[in-house]
Amino acid sequence: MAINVIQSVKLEDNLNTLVLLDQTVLPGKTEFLDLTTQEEIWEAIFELKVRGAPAIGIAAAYGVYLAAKSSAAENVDEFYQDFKKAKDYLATSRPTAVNLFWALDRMERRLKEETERNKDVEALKNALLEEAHAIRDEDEEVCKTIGEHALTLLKPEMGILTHCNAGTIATAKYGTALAPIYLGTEQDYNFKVYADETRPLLQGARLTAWELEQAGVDVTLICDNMASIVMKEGKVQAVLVGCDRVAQNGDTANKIGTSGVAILAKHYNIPFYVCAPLSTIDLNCKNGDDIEIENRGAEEVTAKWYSERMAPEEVNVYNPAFDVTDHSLITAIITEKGIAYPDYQDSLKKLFD
Ligand SMILES: CSC[C@H]1O[C@H](OP(=O)(O)O)[C@H](O)[C@@H]1O
Repeated sequence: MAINVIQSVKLEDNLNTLVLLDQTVLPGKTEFLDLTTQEEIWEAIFELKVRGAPAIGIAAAYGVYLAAKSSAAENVDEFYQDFKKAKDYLATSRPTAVNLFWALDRMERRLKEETERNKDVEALKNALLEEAHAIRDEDEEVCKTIGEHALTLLKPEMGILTHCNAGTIATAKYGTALAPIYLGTEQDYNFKVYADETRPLLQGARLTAWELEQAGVDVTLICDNMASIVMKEGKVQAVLVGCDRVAQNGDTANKIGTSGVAILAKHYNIPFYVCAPLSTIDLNCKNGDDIEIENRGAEEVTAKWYSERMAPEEVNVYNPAFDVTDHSLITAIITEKGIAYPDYQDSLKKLFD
């Protein structure tokens, strides 16, 4: 049964509009945003209207293309200045997911390579469009391959816990941590998925539960503080999570709460797998201490998710959007190039050979 998954980031056929699935109104509403300017795309990334490391990279690639396309520059130097201004601006939208910077840097490399060959501004614009499409198309293939590698570690009927949303809407298609769930469902693995709601923004409750329900997967929503009991009761045989940045020693930044899940998995002797496209592995980061953790606004914690306020208006709030799971807690890091096991200092580097 082929899974029918929604596309969360798409450049419209007119090539002037980036169409984004607005992830802040799911699951109640399925709405799409038509964005044309770098400012609109910056805001969509910052406000998590488009979210998930790979999806952020794809949106930024199309965003910098659209900005460059609107440039009135008549020579390559002016055009490059316009491109660089947009690239540097989009790079300020969120700090943790390395895919944002990986995608923007890749777009700049393509522009420089193309400029070596061609000084025609229109041709350079077309080269940027080509590269943005390639980033998106490759991500779909990468996610599917991650799913195939991950599936070799799983068995039919397994209970799987996941945290946040590393699903199809966080990528070009399939997702990373949810890719094996989708592929397994197509092969009747009949997984039982436990989705952490993932406070404060509830990506698990609002997005993962929604995605998997749509795909006919057996998904059970739990509060974050229930992860221990489902593990203790033997309901979970594996944990699968995504990532936003993996350091060269395997320390992994992912949605806040992930490190707690990893500690629980270690305690209950349950394998903890990180699903990581190579585009999310940052060998420039020695370890987790080198990863900038985004801090977000108080209202995300105190906001009205119900009819009444969640907490006193003026209460002090600490709202780190991510945390770092120590490499010692990670059983394996599953990539499109294969599965990396400790010692990650060596195994991750080998994936790039
Ligand atoms: C394949 S998505 C990876 C990662 O991105 C999410 O963060 P956010 O929702 O803030 O963009 C989450 O950490 C996912 O695991």
